[in-house]
Amino acid sequence: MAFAANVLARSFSTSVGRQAAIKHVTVIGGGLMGSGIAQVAAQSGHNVTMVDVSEEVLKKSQANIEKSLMRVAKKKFADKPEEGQTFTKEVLSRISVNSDPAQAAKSADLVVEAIVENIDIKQKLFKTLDENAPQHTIFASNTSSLPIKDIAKATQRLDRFGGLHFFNPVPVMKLVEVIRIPETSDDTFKSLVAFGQAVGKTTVECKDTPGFVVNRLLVPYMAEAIRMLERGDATAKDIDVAMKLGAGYPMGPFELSDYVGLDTMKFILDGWSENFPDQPLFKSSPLLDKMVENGKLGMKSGEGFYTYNKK
Ligand SMILES: C[C@H](O)CC(=O)SCCNC(=O)CCNC(=O)[C@H](O)C(C)(C)COP(=O)(O)OP(=O)(O)OC[C@H]1O[C@@H](n2cnc3c(N)ncnc32)[C@H](O)[C@@H]1OP(=O)(O)O
Ligand SMILES: NC(=O)c1ccc[n+]([C@@H]2O[C@H](COP(=O)([O-])OP(=O)(O)OC[C@H]3O[C@@H](n4cnc5c(N)ncnc54)[C@H](O)[C@@H]3O)[C@@H](O)[C@H]2O)c1
Repeated sequence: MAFAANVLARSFSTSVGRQAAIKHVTVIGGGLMGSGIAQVAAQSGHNVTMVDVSEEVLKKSQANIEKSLMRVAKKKFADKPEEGQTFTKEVLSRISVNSDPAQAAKSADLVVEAIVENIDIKQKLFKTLDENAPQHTIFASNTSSLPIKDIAKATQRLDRFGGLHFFNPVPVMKLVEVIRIPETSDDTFKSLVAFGQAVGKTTVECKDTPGFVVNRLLVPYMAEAIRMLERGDATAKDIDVAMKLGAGYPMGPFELSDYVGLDTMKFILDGWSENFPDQPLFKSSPLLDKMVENGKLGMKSGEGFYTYNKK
């Protein structure tokens, strides 16, 4: 049965054309990750449509992208500030915004989804996208923790579906994990790898396992740090200092949790705990649950384990 589906998927992929060039990218979700993905895609010459349900988020994202581009330009054109300004303007002009995913899918060669980490919401979105995107359009999810196969099953294009997992902050972090499900065609996989490289990242191939490579190691470490704090073994500040100076990490686990978003951390751990109840490494914690319940989501809300100036 699985073999037959695979053969069908491959022949279909061949019939709609081999490894079509990706020129227009639609990014769904204009939050932390979506805005970063939109930025690097536009920086590397792609035309980009960034979609969010919230007009307010889209405005904020555009402003954040501009700020980030100015940081890039300052380095790239250190001796030629006017060229830096032109670069920033040109990149921004390649990004348009939209609040209707169905409409934005119509012009896409590739859709990268970076919305909230919730399987029902992602499936609902992909069903709509599938009904509206052209045949050749490839779909990818930036999910941190959900199985790509579960998201993909909302669509009729399993052969043109995969995972593209970027890291925060996207303009700086050099890795993209490329995830394939058994039905992902070779052409689709190659196109996803080529896109990851075109936006300037190093790619690694991952199986569709919980957390792929990075998060399978990183998230249990961050969760254990929170449990360490709960046990009263050390303060958040001291744990952060210890991991930065003792293990050479650029951020401690609490700084990083605030940076990733405590809601995202909780979505990841809750999902894994539900699917793997016997795995102690995947347990959420009462402290994390309470902070999220009280709207302490980390840097994005102005408060998490630390407090921040709200932008
Ligand atoms: C959970 C998910 O599924 C997966 C994840 O994403 S897990 C999270 C992965 N991310 C990490 O682990 C991040 C760890 N932290 C870091 O690497 C660093 O602390 C950091 C890059 C965020 C900031 O670095 P730091 O040296 O403290 O700050 P800063 O000096 O402001 O920035 C370093 C450089 O990056 C640039 N930079 C930082 N943020 C930027 C942004 N948003 N846009 C453009 N450039 C940026 C700065 O301009 C600077 O460039 P320079 O060194 O050439 O001058
Ligand atoms: N935060 C991280 O460090 C990180 C890193 C890698 C991957 N991820 C993954 O990327 C995805 C997005 O995470 P984030 O941190 O950018 O979250 P975020 O909360 O910053 O942004 C999510 C955005 O999606 C929008 N949204 C929600 N439902 C939508 C819909 N149906 N259509 C269009 N927009 C919708 C929200 O308005 C919000 O702006 C998640 O799957 C997350 O697990 C996060």
